[in-house]
Formats: sequence, structure tokens, C-alpha cells
Amino acid sequence: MADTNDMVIRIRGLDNRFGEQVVHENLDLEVRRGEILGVVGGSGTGKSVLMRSILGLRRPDAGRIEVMGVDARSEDEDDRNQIERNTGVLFQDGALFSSLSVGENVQVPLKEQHPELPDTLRYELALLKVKLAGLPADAVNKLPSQLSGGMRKRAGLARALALDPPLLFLDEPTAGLDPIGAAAFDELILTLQRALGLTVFLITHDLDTLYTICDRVAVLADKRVLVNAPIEDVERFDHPWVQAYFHGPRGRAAREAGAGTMA
Ligand SMILES: Nc1ncnc2c1ncn2[C@@H]1O[C@H](COP(=O)(O)OP(=O)(O)OP(=O)(O)O)[C@@H](O)[C@H]1O
Repeated sequence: MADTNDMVIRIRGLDNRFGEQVVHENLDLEVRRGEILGVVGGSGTGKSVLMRSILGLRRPDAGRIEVMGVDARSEDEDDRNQIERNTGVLFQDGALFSSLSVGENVQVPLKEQHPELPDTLRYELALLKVKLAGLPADAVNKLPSQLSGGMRKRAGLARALALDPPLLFLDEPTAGLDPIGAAAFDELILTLQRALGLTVFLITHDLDTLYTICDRVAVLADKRVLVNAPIEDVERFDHPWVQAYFHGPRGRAAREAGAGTMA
């Protein structure tokens, strides 16, 4: 059992409802420092709602969420700032401002959190993050519409890393990428996670991502986290969705293709 101090996210008894619809009921989850946690589940099981609750973007109906010791439901400005500084997020659609260049997009969180920084230094920091995300330096002055889908994801990642957060949230980062682009993005996440010592909360449907870079996998089903364990244990979990997902044709292919080759 890991030391409880190693839990960077702790969720207990989480409920989320939309009117009559119950999305989460008494959900518990812990995320350990330095791990890449893959979060999977059928469509509509509440993966994005869970991520938004952790980030404090949605107020749950019940339960307790701590992000590096800070109550995610707190409305105290210092607490909100601390969570914002500790977390970087790559949303599913990249969520870049279309009228701002890539560099300006990356500077948005820097301006909010460090308004005292001179413009030139902010620009240099943005350029550094753009390169860190594997983009060529000239991407910094381009608009998001001038980039490919894969490059836009990298730009979103550069912005997520702007404040050097210890915790990175990725919502379906490889969705919409071709297999080669997806594998390259997986590799980038793993490289950055190792180099920067990040903890990564990664929502995905991509079995290859789970097998190649995730330390543990949490499965959402029946309104809660059904199992949170290394993938070899999750595969064996006796539940119809888990069995269909991991032992269907795609699951078999991903496993045979080289499970754990990168991680
Ligand atoms: N703002 C909202 N108002 C009403 N219902 C919502 C809202 N946000 C999410 N839901 C509902 O909550 C459920 C969970 O949504 P969520 O987006 O978290 O699913 P998901 O697991 O991320 O799905 P997918 O894999 O398809 O992206 C869905 O049924 C969705 O319709």
C-alpha cells in the first residue's frame, strides 16, 4: 500500500447528478504521485464530469475532493489559485482561443498568474513550452487554424504546461489523430511525465495508450470507479463492460501489439 501522502488526488463519496440523471454515486478514487492514470469507461459514464469536478469547474452534489491537499470545492481565492497553479489541462477539443496565436494562447495562464512578468520573458517562456510540446519554433506565431489537428493538440499541451504544474489532465488526447500521430503523442506524454515528474490523469478510449504508457487504469461503470489497478489486473476484472472492452478484437490487438513497450 502506498503512503497516503503519495495520493495527490483523493475523492471520497462523490455524487454528481443532472436533474433525475445520476452520473456518479458514492464514487471513490485516489491518484498517486508520479503515476499516469488512465481513466476509461463507456460513453456517458461521467469521465469528463469527474475531471471537471476535480478541477473545481463543477460543484458536485456530495463528496469530498482534495487536490494536493486543497479542497476542490473551496471558493476561497487562494485555494482556487493554488489548484489553478498545480494543474494543467488539455481539453478534448484543445480549447485554444482561435483569434490568438499559439504563443499568445500559451501566455494566457502566464498573464493571469504572473502579471508582473515582462512581455519578453513571457514570450520566451511560451516559446520554451511550444518546443517542449514538440512543435517547431515557428508555430509560436501561427493561429490555431493554421495548424494540423495533431499540432493543435501539442499547442494545447504547451498551454497546459505553461505554469509548470505538477498535475496534468488530458481529456482524450489521441482522439482524432492517425495511429502514427497518436503513438507519437503517447511517447511525448511519457517523456514529459518522466522528465518533469508529472502526475497524469488521462481520459481515453485508446487501448494502445492504456497498454503503452499508463501505470494504472481506473474503470468508470455503474456510477463509480469499479476498479483502479495495473492493467493486467483490470483485464481480469469480472464485469461485462471490462471483459467486452479488454477482450474484444481491439483489446486483443492492443495487448499483442506490444503491451508495455514504452512504459
Ligand atoms: N452540463 C450538463 N448538463 C446536463 N447533463 C450533463 C452535463 N454534462 C454532462 N452531462 C451528462 O452527464 C453524463 C456524463 O457525461 P460525460 O461528458 O462526463 O461523459 P464521458 O464519460 O466523458 O463520455 P464520452 O466518453 O462520450 O466523452 C452524460 O450523460 C451527459 O449527458
